Amino acid sequence: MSTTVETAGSSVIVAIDGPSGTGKSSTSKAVAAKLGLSYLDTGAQYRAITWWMLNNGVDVGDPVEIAHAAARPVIVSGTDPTAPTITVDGEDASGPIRTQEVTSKVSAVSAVPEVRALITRLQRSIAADATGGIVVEGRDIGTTVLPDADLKIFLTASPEARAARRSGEVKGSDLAATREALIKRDAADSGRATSPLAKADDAIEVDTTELTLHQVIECVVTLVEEKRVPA
Ligand SMILES: Nc1ncnc2c1ncn2[C@@H]1O[C@H](COP(=O)(O)OP(=O)(O)O)[C@@H](O)[C@H]1O
Ligand SMILES: Nc1ccn([C@H]2C[C@H](O)[C@@H](COP(=O)(O)OP(=O)(O)O)O2)c(=O)n1
Repeated sequence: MSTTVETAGSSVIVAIDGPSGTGKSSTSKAVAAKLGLSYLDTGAQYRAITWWMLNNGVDVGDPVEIAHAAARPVIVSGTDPTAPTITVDGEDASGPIRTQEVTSKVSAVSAVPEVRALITRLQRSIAADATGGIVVEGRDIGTTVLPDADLKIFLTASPEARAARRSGEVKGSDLAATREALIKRDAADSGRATSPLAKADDAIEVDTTELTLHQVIECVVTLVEEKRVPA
């Protein structure tokens, strides 16, 4: 099966991967908005399917059950970077997919090959429909979903910086517990057999530990502009 997504004119396909808290979502949304590109949060799709399974009696400890149920929910992602949306069977899922329960189960659900095959197909079709170009963020975009992307970025940051950023988002959260949970999820996402979290060989690595979000956005905007194909 071909994995090439055709683009026309000055469109550009940007893949941004990396572990949690490195700034993928904030950077991708800002870069897409600034350059008039679409935006896709693939983590939100894995969270959405996990949320649906938890709500529909699927035992998320059982990969066989997960695989059987994988095709049942209809997941739709809106790709406007200024107002990204996600629905499951027509219901707005943007709030419930961020709960601690979903966060703690999403690595197990997203490790199941049938889930990845379905979501990967959906992601490729969204990218193919984004004729003006798109920024797609996740864990396996540069390696698996869009290996022919025009630009691949791999964001990193120290676990301490990532935990501080994440716990800054949740009032009263415990920094040490957040750090441990992040490290555990990184290990699960990097260690799974099917398209693990990994840097593509041709990705540009940006360590954001000592950078402000503004600096990261400016860095990626410059890299995209260099790659943009003239109309
Ligand atoms: N370079 C940075 N410096 C400080 N805070 C940042 C930086 N990048 C992102 N953040 C903040 O860290 C949190 C996590 O960022 P996010 O973009 O959601 O990361 P990811 O999508 O990689 O999990 C957000 O609150 C965001 O504003
Ligand atoms: N392309 C992707 C994106 C996310 N996932 C899985 C693995 C991640 O732990 C979860 C949640 O991703 P998400 O980007 O929402 O996580 P963070 O916001 O960075 O904490 O989904 C994946 O397997 N492949």
